[in-house]
Amino acid sequence: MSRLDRDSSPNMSSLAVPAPPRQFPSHGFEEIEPSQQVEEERLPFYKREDYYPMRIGHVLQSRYQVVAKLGYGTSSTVWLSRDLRENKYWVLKVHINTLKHNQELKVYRHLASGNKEHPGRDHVRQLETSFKLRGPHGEHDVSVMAPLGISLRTLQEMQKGGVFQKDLVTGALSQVLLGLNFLHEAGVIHTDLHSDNLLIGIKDDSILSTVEENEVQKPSTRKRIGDTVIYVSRYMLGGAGPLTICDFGQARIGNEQRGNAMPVPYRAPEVILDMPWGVAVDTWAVGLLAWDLLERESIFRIYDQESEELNDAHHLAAMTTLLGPPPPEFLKRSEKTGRYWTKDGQWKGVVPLPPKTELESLIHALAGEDKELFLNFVQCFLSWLPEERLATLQGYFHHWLRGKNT
Ligand SMILES: Nc1ncnc2c1ncn2[C@@H]1O[C@H](COP(=O)(O)OP(=O)(O)OP(=O)(O)O)[C@@H](O)[C@H]1O
Repeated sequence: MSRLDRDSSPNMSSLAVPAPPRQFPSHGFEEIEPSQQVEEERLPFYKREDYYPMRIGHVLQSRYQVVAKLGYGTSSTVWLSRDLRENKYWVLKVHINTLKHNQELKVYRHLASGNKEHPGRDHVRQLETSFKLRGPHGEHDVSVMAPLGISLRTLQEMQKGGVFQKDLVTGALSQVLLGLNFLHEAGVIHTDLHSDNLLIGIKDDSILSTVEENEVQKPSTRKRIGDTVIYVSRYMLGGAGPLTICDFGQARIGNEQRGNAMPVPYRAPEVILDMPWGVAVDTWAVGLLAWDLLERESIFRIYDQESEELNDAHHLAAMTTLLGPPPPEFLKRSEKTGRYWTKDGQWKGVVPLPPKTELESLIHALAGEDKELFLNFVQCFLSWLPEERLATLQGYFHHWLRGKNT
């Protein structure tokens, strides 16, 4: 191939000389009023100095040109970048500068030595590399990762009625269980499993250059505040590739853990009651995830925004009503259980028990045998005793996911 061919071909897998960075428009976009809060600014603990003031068009490491904003979180902003050396796209997760200890990077490094042949590996976000970026208020870790599409939560919000069809749910859960099996075998507990942290892989890479082109043709809406520009993120709809478990910021390494964890409505009973906990907190979350993908109303919710103590009491009362009283074996595992139940499992009345309800009566999405299998699937994950919950592979082979002939 002649040099001319090489320079004019955008699909070359490797370029010896980096491509020149592209100019992005400096006008022609909608500007949001400075008084209006946008994206990460709306997060409860947002501080502008913590986030790197990224600009579309910036080149990092003389290599990654930022071409669009894809998302944000409590600890990062996330950008699509074009690799000027390799002519491919990478996602840059730019962490806030106040992370004393970057748990997500620690977990990625630990997972790098995990089983390379495991089929669940494709369902867990991988780290390509990382580097540090100096900002005006400190240093930011940057994780370089393969681009993924929208989250399962965003896709769910796009569905009629806000819930998925059964086949999509069983397919999604199969992939999540394989991914979790890979994590658990590697000694990692995710602790933050919900549909926002499940991103849908991209099948068609052409979406990436389309996103870049769109940023040139119709630059994204933004807000200017001092020297910082806050952009509105773009969606990437690139077909249904593998469902991928993301966000290891709360993940733990090691099979026996203690202390608070998990998003409040997803908390497993052993976490609420200060017992030692392990991988089964993730499988508790699988039961709730399955429910939330199919049903409009969650099983558990936040009951009291003001008082953690009252919220815990309502949460445990709801569990008692739906699952029945906890077994004596469970009650023995923490002194805290004595606040809520007598030794033989009678509710003490800290807050009233909700009216007796069968989990089955709350299922509206399915009927007949499908409903029975789904109920059984959920109940196999929502048990008081963590060791009684289905492990990931047992869940993967459950009749509801694999059919009755397995
Ligand atoms: N590899 C990726 N490809 C495309 N978009 C991504 C990718 N990783 C993250 N995103 C987008 O960025 C958002 C934030 O990412 P992530 O959840 O990893 O950040 P975080 O700061 O750890 O968030 P949290 O508030 O959940 O702790 C995601 O919801 C998603 O929209």
